Amino acid sequence: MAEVSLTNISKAFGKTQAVDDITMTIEDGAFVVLLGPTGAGKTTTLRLISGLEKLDSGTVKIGGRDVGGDTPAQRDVAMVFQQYSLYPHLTVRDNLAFPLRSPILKTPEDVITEKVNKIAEVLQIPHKLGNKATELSGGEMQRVSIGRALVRDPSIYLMDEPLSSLDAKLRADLRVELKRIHADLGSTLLYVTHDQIEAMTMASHIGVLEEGRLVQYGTPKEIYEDPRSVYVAGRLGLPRINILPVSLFPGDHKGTQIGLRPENIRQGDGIEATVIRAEHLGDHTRLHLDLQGHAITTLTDPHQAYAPNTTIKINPQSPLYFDASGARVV
Ligand SMILES: Nc1ncnc2c1ncn2[C@@H]1O[C@H](COP(=O)(O)OP(=O)(O)OP(=O)(O)O)[C@@H](O)[C@H]1O
Repeated sequence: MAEVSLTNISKAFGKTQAVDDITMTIEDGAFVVLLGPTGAGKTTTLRLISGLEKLDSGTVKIGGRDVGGDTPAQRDVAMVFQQYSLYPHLTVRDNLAFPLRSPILKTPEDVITEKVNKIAEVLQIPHKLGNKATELSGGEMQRVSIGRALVRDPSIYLMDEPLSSLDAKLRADLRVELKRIHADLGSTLLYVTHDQIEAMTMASHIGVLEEGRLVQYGTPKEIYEDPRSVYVAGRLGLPRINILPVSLFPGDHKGTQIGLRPENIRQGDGIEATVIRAEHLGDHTRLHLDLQGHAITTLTDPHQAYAPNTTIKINPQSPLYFDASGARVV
């Protein structure tokens, strides 16, 4: 496994600046998640590291070595894509063994069998090893795709939304498995997702991308509790952070906008808000409020009933302040 460092990397497609001057170090053994909405440049960043896309400028180093002139095979990265990419005419066993049979690796057959069996166990597909890839469900095919990366011992795993096509239960199981595999192998992993639960639970660090730029890099806790902008604050947290004019709240405040996480709105005293709707979700309730024409969402006691149009009092806790441009005011 190896450290990967990106220095001022950029890539444009015509007029679209897909990746814009990103500098970032993915430490040896780290599990780094790239977060950002569609079009933010996540996939392009992975493709630049793997060598599937050519840099316009900047440097990619893997294990301290500039890989700019290397082919994807020479870079020794294992990539898992959003859509499975299996050899349809091969069995699951042969699909999993394929990377190990590369002439460069020269892996002995008994080692291949052992590794394939182990990874099939992890991915809960040992009974499918004899099937052709075409005889699998979509979820099974994606597990084989992930397995094909995991049988290898590359410098870095690059994963592009590998769990997005799976159902919720399997996604949750594989989230735990990937985290465990990462801890066991001590592998370096760069992982793209839209799913903030994946980001929060698996990442050692999160890089937030906005229009091709890396706008914040930190631990999940830092990104959640100490976001640099409204944009970053909105990337983590469900329901999303409430962003409101600071003038709604009495007292001396900084900036022009206040950011309140749903769990940071206390009830009982403070300013009046009107209940719009309560969503009972079992272990908690989401309460939608109107505050002088602004919508607010907060979390509340699951046992309490809230009738629409009732007035309650709310009080902000641990507010975050932002200026008119959305930058954090410290
Ligand atoms: N081969 C290409 N040709 C032209 N434009 C491209 C190409 N690949 C990516 N782009 C553009 O570059 C920008 C970044 O795309 P990229 O796929 O990296 O985003 P992303 O963050 O991975 O998005 P998603 O979450 O939808 O996968 C987008 O505006 C996209 O349309």
